[in-house]
Formats: sequence, C-alpha cells, structure tokens
Amino acid sequence: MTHISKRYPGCIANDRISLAIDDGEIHALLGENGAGKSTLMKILYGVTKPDEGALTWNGTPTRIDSPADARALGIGMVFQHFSLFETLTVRENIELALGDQVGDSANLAQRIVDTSARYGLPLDPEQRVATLSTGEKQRVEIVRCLLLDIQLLILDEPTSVLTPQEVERLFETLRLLSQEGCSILFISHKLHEVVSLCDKATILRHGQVTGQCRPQEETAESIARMMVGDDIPISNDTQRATGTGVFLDIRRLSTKAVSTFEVALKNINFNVQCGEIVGIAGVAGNGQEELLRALSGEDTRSTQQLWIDGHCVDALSPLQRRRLGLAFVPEDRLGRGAVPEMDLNQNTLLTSFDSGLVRRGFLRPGAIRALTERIIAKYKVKTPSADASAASLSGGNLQKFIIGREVEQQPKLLIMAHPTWGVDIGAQVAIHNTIFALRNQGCAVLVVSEDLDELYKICDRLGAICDGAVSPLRLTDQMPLAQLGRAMAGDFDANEEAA
Ligand SMILES: Nc1ncnc2c1ncn2[C@@H]1O[C@H](COP(=O)(O)OP(=O)(O)OP(=O)(O)O)[C@@H](O)[C@H]1O
Repeated sequence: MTHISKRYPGCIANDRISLAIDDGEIHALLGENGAGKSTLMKILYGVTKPDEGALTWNGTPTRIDSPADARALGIGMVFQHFSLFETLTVRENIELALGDQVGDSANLAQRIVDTSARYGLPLDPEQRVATLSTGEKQRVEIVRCLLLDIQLLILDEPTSVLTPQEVERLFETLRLLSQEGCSILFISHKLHEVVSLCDKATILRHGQVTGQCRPQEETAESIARMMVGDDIPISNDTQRATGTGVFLDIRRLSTKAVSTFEVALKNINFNVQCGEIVGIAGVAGNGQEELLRALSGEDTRSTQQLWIDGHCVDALSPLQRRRLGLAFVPEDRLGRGAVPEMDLNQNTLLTSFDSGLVRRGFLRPGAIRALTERIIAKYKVKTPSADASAASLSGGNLQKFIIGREVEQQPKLLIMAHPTWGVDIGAQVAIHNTIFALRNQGCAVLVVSEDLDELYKICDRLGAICDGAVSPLRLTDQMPLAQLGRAMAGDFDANEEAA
C-alpha cells in the first residue's frame, strides 16, 4: 500500500500511509483508538475506497473495489464482529458468504472438515452456529477464509473474544499459516500478544505511520510508548478496597430460557457493596447477557430476587432502576450502548436526561451540548464535534464516550460489560482510574468481562459464571488464576470451601 489517504468530514483517517507486507510475515498494526487502523484494513479488503494512493499485489498494481475482489486475489478478513447467521449451520453460512467463490459445493462439508482439521480448528459442518461458542464462531470465520487459497489474512482484534487457551490455539494456527507462506495482518491492543506472535509492527498515530519495529526486540512497554508518546502514563497501580455495605443484592436469581439460544440463570447469589469492584469472569455465552439484562431491567421476569439499595427492583423498568442510582455500560456498543445514526448530543440525552437536560418537559439544547462536549473533552473522545453520528466514531472512541456518559451521572451502582474492549492502552488506564475514583467515592461497581488481566487488575472480589450459575466470590488476592479458570469451567467446589 503506497500513500493511502482517506478523509471523512472533519478528519483524515489515513494520511499518506505506506505499508508493505512480505510473504509469510505476521505483521501487527498498532495505534491508539481512532488512529486509522480499521479504515486502512477496510481499504485493503475493498470495503472502503481510498481518496488517494496505490496498491501493489505480488508486484502488480491492483485495484480492489469490493470484498469479492479482495477474496479473488487471496485476501481474507476476520472482522471484530462476526457476520454469521445463528440459525444456519456452519456449512450453510460458509456457502452463503462465499457465493460463487465457494467452488465445488457438493463436497463443501468434506472440505470444511479437512481444512479445519489441517489448521487445528475442528468444526462440524452440520452444527448450527447458534450452538457454537464464541471461539468456535471465530473458527468458522477463519476456515471460511482458508477455503479460498488465501495469501493474506487480516484479523481485527481477534483475541478480545477468546479465552487464554483459545488464544494459544489461534496463535498456533497463525504460525502454521505463516510457515506455509500466508501473510498475516493483525490488529491488537494487547501488546504482550504482539510481542509473542508478530515479526514486524507498524504504528499509526493520527492517521499517519509514526514508527515500525520488530516486536520481539521490544517490550510491551516500549511499544506502548511508541503508540501513545511520553505524555500518558501507561501503567497504573492496582488498588484494592473493601466494601462498606451491600448495595446490589442478588438472591436466588433464576430464569427460564425462552429460546434455545438463551442460557437459563441458575440460582445466582452474590452482592456488590458500596465502595468495591466485583468482577464476574466467564467464557462468552455462559449467561452473561441474560444476567446483564436481568440487572438492567430489560428483562423483568424474575421475582423478589434483585435488590438495589434495599429496594426490590424486579418489577422496575430500566428508567426506574436508573433513578435508584444505576448506570449501565452494555456489551453491544452500537445498538444498545448508543444509537448509531443519532449524533452524540442525542446519545447523551438517551440516558442522561435526568441530569438537568430537560426542564418542564422541554429539552435544553445548550445543556445537552455542554454535557456532550464535557464528556468528549474529559474522556478524550476523538471526534470532529458533538454533532458527529455515533456510527462515525471508531470502536474504542465510542466505548470511551459511553463510559463517560454513564460515569458523569455519578451513579451509585455502575454495571459494565467489557469496559475496555477495543480501547487503546492510554485510554484503558484512564478508564480504570475513572472506575477506581468512582469506587473510592462509594459507588458499587460490577464488571462482567472475559478479559482476565483486566479483572485481576481492577476488581476487589472475583467470581465466574458458567452455564448460567455464578461461583461464590472470593477476594481477588485469594483467587489464583487456575482456580478462577476451574470456576469458569463450572467447577465451583474450591471456591465453595472459602465462601
Ligand atoms: N464512516 C465514517 N464516517 C466518519 N468518520 C469516520 C468513519 N469511519 C471512521 N471515521 C473516523 O476515522 C478515524 C479513524 O477511525 P478507525 O476506525 O480507522 O480507527 P481505529 O484505529 O481502527 O480505532 P479503534 O482502535 O478505536 O478501532 C476516526 O477518527 C473515526 O472517527
């Protein structure tokens, strides 16, 4: 890629970027949120058209006008958010996505079995996607690329949805692919993974290339410095605290699964106290979504099981729960955390209208804008203005905006799913410090996440969710990683002894 530029209203996402990848090279693309990584990858995969610049593929000047063009050349991409139909089987999904490019469809099932076995990504072609774990869904996306005699595989933050074991398995596959001559372009915010996997790294900042390095000759810290400069602290201290009284009390919470895609919650009992951070670990799809919906008030089927500040809230709507001091950062930032086509002012209003933004039934545009601009400045959300649509923000910047909007309401109970998912290292520290500050003011914080590093760093007590049941919680410093791992697999016995 030579001198690639892409402008959006109010920003230059890619500013004369040049990037070369050799055969079989595992190349990391690094940079803070909004640096332009996804835009560059979308240009390479034919999703977005560049304003300027040239592309050379195997020595020949090339144009890529669509993902089908990219696939025909041998470029595959695994996006952060999977594009699979849950009700279809693995084979049907692959057939649908590849269209004419699928080749001989009569023996597709056998080719899926062969390819997945060869790369250590076992899959049953006739299994319905809805019954797969997140790691297995990712396998479908990768195998779909590998069926097409791929020469370059692009992965956008592939490990944020995987367990540590799945990450290791994915890396083995990627190393094997690289030995066979397939190049890999890897976007990640997890620098220790980059150090362990990648041959080369290119660092972007404000849409430009600001450096290149060989990660194996660097440390996670030195790469972080290249990304964020010297002005931002890149490590923060872990500060543990003890709660001062129960604020959220979950008593024997059980729900029935209404569809085969849901997990029933099974007799969940734990509390979150004022002035502490409780973490719930777990592999995606073990009831996290169902638990979060029951807590937020989107699902009000339970009875006499949820108590906030001494009030039974089972019958209360999300708004009524918010009025008791709840703030909520959901898992899905585009759709539930924010409305993509609304601008940031409107998205602020969605959950903050009780913060003086409405008077006698009339909106106060000046107050709404002032609060939105305060969130943008304080949480360093990179956007041209408060009038930008939520959809135009990069993933990490939208996450910062949503967290800022919720935290600025000064909640008494903050429930967050994956607080720093896709957030760059500088912003991670800022978000963690914000959570610590809220906790130190007495807020009860519940974090549901798959990121174990993060949970160990910020939580005062920890437990795990498996198949709709939550293990007894333990003080973080008394919960060895192996034990948390066992609890994530449903073995709660060791935790029980201590509880
Ligand atoms: N469709 C769009 N319309 C307007 N602006 C956009 C659009 N897509 C991206 N941008 C802007 O381009 C810049 C680069 O965004 P991009 O998504 O490439 O960043 P990124 O490095 O991938 O960030 P992250 O790590 O948060 O995913 C951001 O400022 C973003 O707001």
